[in-house]
Amino acid sequence: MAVFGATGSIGTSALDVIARHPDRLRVTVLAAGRDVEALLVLCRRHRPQHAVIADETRFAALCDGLRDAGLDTRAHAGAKAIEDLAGSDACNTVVAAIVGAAGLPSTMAAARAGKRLLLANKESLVLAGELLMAAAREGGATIVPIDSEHNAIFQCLPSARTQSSIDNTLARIILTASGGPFRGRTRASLADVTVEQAVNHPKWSMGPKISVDSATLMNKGLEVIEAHHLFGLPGARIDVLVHPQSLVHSMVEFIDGSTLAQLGLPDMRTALAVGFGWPQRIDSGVGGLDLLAEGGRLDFEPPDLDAFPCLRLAYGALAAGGTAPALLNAANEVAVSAFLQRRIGFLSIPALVEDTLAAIPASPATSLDALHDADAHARHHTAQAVAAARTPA
Ligand SMILES: NC(=O)C1=CN([C@@H]2O[C@H](COP(=O)(O)OP(=O)(O)OC[C@H]3O[C@@H](n4cnc5c(N)ncnc54)[C@H](OP(=O)(O)O)[C@@H]3O)[C@@H](O)[C@H]2O)C=CC1
Ligand SMILES: CC(=O)[C@@H](O)[C@H](O)COP(=O)(O)O
Ligand SMILES: [Mn+2]
Repeated sequence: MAVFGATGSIGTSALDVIARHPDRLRVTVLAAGRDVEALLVLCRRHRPQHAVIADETRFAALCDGLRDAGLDTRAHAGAKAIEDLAGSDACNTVVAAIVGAAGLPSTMAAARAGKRLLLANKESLVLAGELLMAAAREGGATIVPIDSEHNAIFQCLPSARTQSSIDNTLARIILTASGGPFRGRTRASLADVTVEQAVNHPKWSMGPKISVDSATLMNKGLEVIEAHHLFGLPGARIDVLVHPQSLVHSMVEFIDGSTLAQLGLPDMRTALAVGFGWPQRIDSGVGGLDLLAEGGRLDFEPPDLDAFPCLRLAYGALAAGGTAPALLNAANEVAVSAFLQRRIGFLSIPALVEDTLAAIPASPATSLDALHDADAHARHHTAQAVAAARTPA
């Protein structure tokens, strides 16, 4: 199996689950963005056939490190190498855990090549959901959603289905949201929050980008769009409920009034074990849920769209269709990156996304080229707005 984004939060959890099953799971490809040292640690532990570093300036360091470790792992560099390996015979399962739109080419290649695709990289579905789902259908790929909410829904649906076989017995999906570190705060009180506060998620240990997305509720907005593509429901039948305990990972309501939910401790190894083992259940290393030990209560409340307008913007982009979700995603990636670099404040994230959506009209998303153009246009527009916001008058 291939683990792309191996050095990140999801990648590390995936490798933990794989290591528990040496009899049935074997790492053949590992890929990271820039962190050669962390990638080399993983190569020494898992001895893959191939290791890829996306940043080509680090290729020599990867080669040197593999040689010094006495490994016969073949070194590669660049985004194209990851894409090529995703579609190659070097793997039959791909863990898509690169963060952001950078994950799209390898995810698409795995879908086209008919792999089992453990899809954590939600941005690729937001950016190119229709094309990605079509590629998976045509290529014969099995997509197992790894995002905890979508994995929960996958488990609750009859025969664990994604879009290809959804029938009309599904009434709606209820995505749960923790509410993030700023749950209960007013919009005005969020003006001066720090990066440290924003990435301090109350329940999940995750990478910085998704942690900020959780704090703005853009994460839930991206997940609404993700659910639309995976399960084939319109935005009007995908609801969001804030559930601060993060024990109910999402719910599915059927037309007969039944609601099914999946519960568990907030640890992504459960979702990953579902992905690796399905339709069998395998050990994930995560213990069972003791509801009394967890406080003995499950609370729910509506999301506050005034304090957290990103969720509203995402519903709007889904309704607008075409390239609008790609514009939303690109603007958000640039704005979150600027926030993490302390170039803009927290409230500038939704403001920049809204400004970009207002400035660039959505067009039909007929091809990957059209989506790439929209993505590039939105990144340029948002980056200019970031720069202008920092230019003294
Ligand atoms: N963490 C979680 O619990 C969850 C995450 N997800 C989704 O999973 C994805 C990964 O999230 P997470 O693990 O938290 O993120 P992290 O920031 O922890 O890890 C990101 C990984 O992507 C690699 N990477 C970054 N840029 C590139 C690039 N251009 N080319 C190749 N690799 C790259 C990084 O490599 P390097 O270390 O070298 O920089 C790292 O391995 C995201 O899409 C996120 O939304 C979904 C649900 C839950
Ligand atoms: C673990 C996972 O799936 C994350 O996407 C999580 O949902 C983030 O928590 P929020 O509910 O705060 O966005
Ligand atoms: Mn999630």
